[in-house]
Amino acid sequence: MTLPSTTPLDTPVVEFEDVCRNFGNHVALSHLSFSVKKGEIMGIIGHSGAGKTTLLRCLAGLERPDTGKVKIEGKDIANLPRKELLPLQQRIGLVFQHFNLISNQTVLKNIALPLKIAGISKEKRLKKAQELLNLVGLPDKADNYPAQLSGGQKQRVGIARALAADPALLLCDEATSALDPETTRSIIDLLLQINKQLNLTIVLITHEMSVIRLLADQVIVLQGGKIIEEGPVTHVFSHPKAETTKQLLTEEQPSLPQSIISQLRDTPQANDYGILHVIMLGNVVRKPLIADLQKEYSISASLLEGSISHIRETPIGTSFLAVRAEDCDKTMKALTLMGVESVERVGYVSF
Ligand SMILES: Nc1ncnc2c1ncn2[C@@H]1O[C@H](COP(=O)(O)OP(=O)(O)OP(=O)(O)O)[C@@H](O)[C@H]1O
Repeated sequence: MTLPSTTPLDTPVVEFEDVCRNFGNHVALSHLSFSVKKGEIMGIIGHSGAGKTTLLRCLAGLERPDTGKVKIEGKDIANLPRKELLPLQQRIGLVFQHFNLISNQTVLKNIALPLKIAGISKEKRLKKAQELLNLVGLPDKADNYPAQLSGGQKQRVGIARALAADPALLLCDEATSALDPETTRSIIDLLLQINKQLNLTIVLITHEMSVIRLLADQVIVLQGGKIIEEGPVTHVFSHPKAETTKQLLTEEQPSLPQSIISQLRDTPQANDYGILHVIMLGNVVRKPLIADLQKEYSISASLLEGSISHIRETPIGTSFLAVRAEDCDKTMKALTLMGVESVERVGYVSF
């Protein structure tokens, strides 16, 4: 069931325009403006109390902002009477942290429920529900009840149900937070597959940077109801500016051992080593940088700490190198010429 849409093709699926929401004296959302294009996956992250749930509730039409506009496919849902809101809410599929399945209904009936509410005939809605069950990789679970499924399988059913009314937008509220790491990964892969296959726009809120890293194209970091950082995930993760973003990222990036951090000084003493923090993106990650520094610049560098992770398909390498203090400037220039994303002097230590 696809509702007719007269929206121009380039209209963003979601637009927040100067949205504010207060609870008494408490500011939950403050002058939020952002947009999400068709087919994009937007991740919204922030510590507890940052405003993520309020933002999601405004986006789902469950909460009205005090001021500002919340547009879905160009139509402002923030100021609509309830009757006119309902058809627009059907353009949004919701995926919940705790699945919210109806326990005394079969999997097939759970998935078909939004279509029943929309008045679709039994035959049509059960056929569509089975197609969706196939799409989420559970073709033979139609007659099972939710209690007979694992957490990951329940979330697959939750996703299938959210897709039942052919939504323009899938809203995921901490969709993987109740799952173990392996199941989280399989749900992320499913969401990526659905995004590609259906060109479906997805907005997800989470407190896990690892989910944003694997799933999102764009990220918004919220704090105190304000956007403190935003942009493509590759850029924000490799050049975090706000303290909160750096903090959220440290959970999953390597840092120097405490024994070195406690010794760091700003100016070098005789025989000190300089510590450099190097970030590499894409193919540069695979270059033998330490060997090349030695061969081409006669610089001896030691690797103190390092790791490679991925932002979608893009590898991102983070490492801490030690070089003789007098070689620091030369090493930084050489690494820049070799194409690293950024190199920063952290301080000096003696070994
Ligand atoms: N109905 C409400 N009444 C009063 N204050 C509220 C209400 N809903 C949210 N708040 C406040 O608004 C702020 C933002 O809350 P919100 O739930 O949106 O944050 P969050 O980022 O989703 O947090 P969490 O990750 O803990 O769920 C918080 O300080 C919260 O206490």
